[in-house]
Amino acid sequence: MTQDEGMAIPRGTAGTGPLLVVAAAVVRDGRLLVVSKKAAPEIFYLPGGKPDRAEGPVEALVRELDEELGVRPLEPRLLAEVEALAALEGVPMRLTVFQAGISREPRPAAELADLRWITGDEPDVRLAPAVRDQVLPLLRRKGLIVRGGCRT
Ligand SMILES: Nc1nc2c([nH]c(=O)n2[C@H]2C[C@H](O)[C@@H](COP(=O)(O)OP(=O)(O)OP(=O)(O)O)O2)c(=O)[nH]1
Repeated sequence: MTQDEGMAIPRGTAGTGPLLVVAAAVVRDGRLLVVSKKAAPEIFYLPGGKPDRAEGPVEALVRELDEELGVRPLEPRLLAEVEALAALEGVPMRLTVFQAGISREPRPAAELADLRWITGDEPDVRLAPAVRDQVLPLLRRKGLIVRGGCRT
C-alpha cells in the first residue's frame, strides 16, 4: 500500500474537521423540496451532497442536483452555513445551503426513495436535524415557508 492509499481522505472532508455538504433550499408555493435516499428512506433532507475533491460549492451543487433530480439550480445564492450532526453518518457536518430555483420539474434518480414538497408540518416526514432545527425555521422567519403552503 502506498502512503497515499493508506491515508485516503474521505469525500466531504479535508481530512480533519466536519463533513462538508452542500445543498439546495428550493421553495415553491410556500413549500420546501426535500428528498430521501434508498440508503435511508425514512430521513428527508435537502437535495445535495458531498463535494468531490477540489470541487467548489456551487460546482458540487450543480453536479448533485443533476445526478439526483436532473435539474440545474437557477440563481443559487448562499442562504446559510449550518453546523449539525450529519443525518446518515452521525458525525459533525457543515452544511452550506444555497437558495435556488430549479430549471425544470425534478425527475428523481434511482438512488432516491422519495421526493416531497413540505411545509414542515407533515407528521409522516422525518427531517434531518439540520433541516428541521435550522433551515426550515430560517425559511419560516423569512416568510418563504408558510403553514399549509400557498397557492400563488
Ligand atoms: N444533501 C444533504 N445531506 C444532508 C442534509 N442534512 C444532513 O444531515 N445531511 C447529511 C446526510 C448525510 O449524512 C450527508 C450527505 O450524504 P449524501 O448521501 O447526501 O451525500 P452524497 O450524495 O455525496 O452521497 P455519497 O456519494 O456519499 O453516497 O449529510 C441535507 O439537508 N442535505
